[in-house]
Amino acid sequence: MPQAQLKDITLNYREDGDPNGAPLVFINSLGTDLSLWDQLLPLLPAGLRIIRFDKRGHGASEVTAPPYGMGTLVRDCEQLLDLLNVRDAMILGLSIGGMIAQGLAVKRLDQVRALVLSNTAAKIGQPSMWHDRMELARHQGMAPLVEPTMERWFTKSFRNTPTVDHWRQKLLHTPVDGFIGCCAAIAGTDFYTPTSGLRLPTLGIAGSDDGSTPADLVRETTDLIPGSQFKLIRRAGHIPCVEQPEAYAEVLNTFITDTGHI
Ligand SMILES: O=C(O)CCC(=O)CC(=O)O
Repeated sequence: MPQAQLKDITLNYREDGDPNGAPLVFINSLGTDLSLWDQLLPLLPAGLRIIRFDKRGHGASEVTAPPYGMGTLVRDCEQLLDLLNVRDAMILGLSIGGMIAQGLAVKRLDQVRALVLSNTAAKIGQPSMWHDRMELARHQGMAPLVEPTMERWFTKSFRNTPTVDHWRQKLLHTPVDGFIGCCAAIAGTDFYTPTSGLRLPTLGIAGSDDGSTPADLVRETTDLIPGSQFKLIRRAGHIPCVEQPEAYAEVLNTFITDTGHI
């Protein structure tokens, strides 16, 4: 897969679809990589230029020393999109990816035409919770974090499937520095005020059983942006694009059509 050499980091990315199509950019969650969207992509309409990447410290991107600031993660995305000559994109970010998407929209509205805020919020959890997770990873590695995380990410009946095994392995093999770096970025982020100032087409997506960013939290953030829409995916946890890809594609495709993105 191509590697983008940015000012201070090399990021792994991938493009699919129509190179001249309307850009749709995916930003992954914590402890995952760009394969997060593999099941969704075949369900999307033709005519999209689809861009996805591994954020700093994740997947096949470079791992730098923690902590990371949210501003750094936003800048990485901004520089990647500049390198790829992307303007007027629909940006879909899941969880920390949705925080990066909010930050990018505040900073570079020329790059962002519409936002999809999936399983995310302006502020996620309390800093003490993130610091506890960072300490655990620092001292014991990723292993003790895996099962509690799967319980927040996926519904009980889905948890013993091979699909979830794939995501268990991804989290287990996430570089500790990358995980800690991104936890620090989340811990230090409160986008309530800047996100409240955004004026652009926005869709919030939540999972009915999300143990990380509960539906009410996602709705609260989505409601900060006037005119936004909110959709709930039933029988899904924190990663509905994996657990309910058809339902996820349905709400996303309707938004793509409603906004005239293609
Ligand atoms: O692992 C968790 O439950 C926290 C997830 C989170 O809020 C950040 C993310 O998924 O990007």
